[in-house]
Amino acid sequence: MSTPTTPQRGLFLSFEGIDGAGKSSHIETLAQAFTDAGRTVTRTREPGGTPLAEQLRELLLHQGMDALTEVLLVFGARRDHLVQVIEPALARGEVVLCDRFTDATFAYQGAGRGFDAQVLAQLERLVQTGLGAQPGRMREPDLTLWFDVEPEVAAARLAGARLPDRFESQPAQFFARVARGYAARMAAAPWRFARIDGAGPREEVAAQVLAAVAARGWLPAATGAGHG
Ligand SMILES: Nc1ncnc2c1ncn2[C@@H]1O[C@H](COP(=O)(O)OP(=O)(O)O)[C@@H](O)[C@H]1O
Ligand SMILES: Cc1cn([C@H]2C[C@H](O)[C@@H](COP(=O)(O)OP(=O)(O)O)O2)c(=O)[nH]c1=O
Repeated sequence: MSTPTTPQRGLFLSFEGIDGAGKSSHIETLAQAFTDAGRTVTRTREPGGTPLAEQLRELLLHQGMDALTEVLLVFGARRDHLVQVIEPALARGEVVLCDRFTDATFAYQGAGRGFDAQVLAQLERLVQTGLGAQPGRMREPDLTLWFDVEPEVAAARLAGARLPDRFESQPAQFFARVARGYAARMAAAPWRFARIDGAGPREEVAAQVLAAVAARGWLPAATGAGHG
């Protein structure tokens, strides 16, 4: 008689930090480690992740608009992404690795642009509930990897690497505020965050990422060997 296998619990991990912090570079490392551990990985990003949300991303990154319009488009894209991609993947027991999520809204629109954080919190609750098997629960990442680097380091990495969009072309003071916004989000919910010191060489940063996930029992500790 065969024993039914217990479906694995879905895991939702977000990657955060100012532009140029190194998030995108390390999503691949973690995706590979989870795949090696036998998990199915969905890699996605915000704004974006669905055809509709990718269209909204284009507007957000390249079209001028007022602050409330920007916030509503960010959350509109997020709702579509949750409904179409994130919740179904979690229901299948997959690992969802998302390049940015709602902490970016608090950091960029809230701390960066000065948008009212209480309104953001109301929208967060509205948009991230009524989903999946537990509609009363607000969907949040199980873990947020916050890549903390000095704005000067991030700016130096980005210089010449790509054409700046509406956010990347902001002055250094904007990114200093965004970084403080991330620090405040971590201080308010430290159990959900792992702070990654993103200033060092790639291998060191990758090792911190893998260790943070292994510390939660989601990867074997030895999986870090050979990746980076
Ligand atoms: N630890 C690192 N040291 C030096 N350069 C890095 C490091 N991590 C990433 N980079 C480079 O910095 C730039 C920004 O990295 P990226 O992963 O795109 O950042 P983000 O996704 O956070 O904006 C890229 O050119 C990348 O190759
Ligand atoms: C998710 C999100 C992103 N953003 C901004 C931050 C980034 O500058 C930009 C796009 O993010 P990102 O995907 O990190 O850009 P890139 O592909 O160039 O690395 O969107 C917000 O302002 N608010 C949000 O809620």
